[in-house]
Amino acid sequence: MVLDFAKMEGIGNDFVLLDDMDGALGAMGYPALARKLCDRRFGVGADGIILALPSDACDIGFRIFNSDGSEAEMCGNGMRCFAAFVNDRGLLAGTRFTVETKAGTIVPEIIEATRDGVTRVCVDMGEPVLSPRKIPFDVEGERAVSVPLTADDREYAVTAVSMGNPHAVIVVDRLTGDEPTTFGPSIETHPLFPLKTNVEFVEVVSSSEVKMRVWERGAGETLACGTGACATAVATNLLGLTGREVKVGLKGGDLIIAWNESDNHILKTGPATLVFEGRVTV
Ligand SMILES: N[C@H](CCC[C@H](N)C(=O)O)C(=O)O
Repeated sequence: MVLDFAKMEGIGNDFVLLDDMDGALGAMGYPALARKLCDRRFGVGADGIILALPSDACDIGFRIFNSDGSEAEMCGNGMRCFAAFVNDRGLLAGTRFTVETKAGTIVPEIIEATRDGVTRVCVDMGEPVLSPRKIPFDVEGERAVSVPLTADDREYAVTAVSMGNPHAVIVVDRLTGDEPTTFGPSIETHPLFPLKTNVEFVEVVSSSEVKMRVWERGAGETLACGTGACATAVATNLLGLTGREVKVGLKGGDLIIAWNESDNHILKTGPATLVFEGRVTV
């Protein structure tokens, strides 16, 4: 089968986007398709694949599969790319729409579409989930703020937040940049996270700015993680280190995260860029 795709990136977190509104690709098995298309030697190369699907509950449906084939509930950088893809392909009219995801209804709005293929998108990411039981993170209590966790004989202070997908946020004095690959894998697969977890290492610059490096569940170190940036902003606020609006500096670029006091929703604003369009045989 020859597939028509768009290769897109959101501050360096890259994805293959596919229109599966007719459901033809589902029959192939999305996990195997993700592993094949994400391979940077034998495929297109990406951190994940994202599918546009029909939805009864929302204007359109969204599924994301990591490069290892595992499915995630949501993807923040991917949602910006998805909004631009849906708009470019004319799958929906308008610049603000509701998207059905495994993390619930997400609402992206296109702020500006420039001529050089860059689209600026603001996404209402919904509410953060702090209950360990719902993250899931197998510890007691209503919230998991600075919880001791030992992995590979090292102890960490983990603040866990879900944006539909799980995140373990760890504040360090100063980022060396090696943290994700050195410490990420053993935390990602720690038994206290029964569905595994994304892992964020954070250096606080000021009460309105942090730096973050990420080891992603199912994808390894990536240049950026949108849901991780949201989880980071929530975690550093809960720790009393930042306010409710934070610039999160990632390897691939910056995201502006606002955690609204009025409705508890998180707004994430950033770019989505079309790198190229193509056809691939699978
Ligand atoms: N690896 C993540 C999914 C992609 C999330 C990330 N790329 C983002 O921008 O939010 C997980 O398994 O939960």
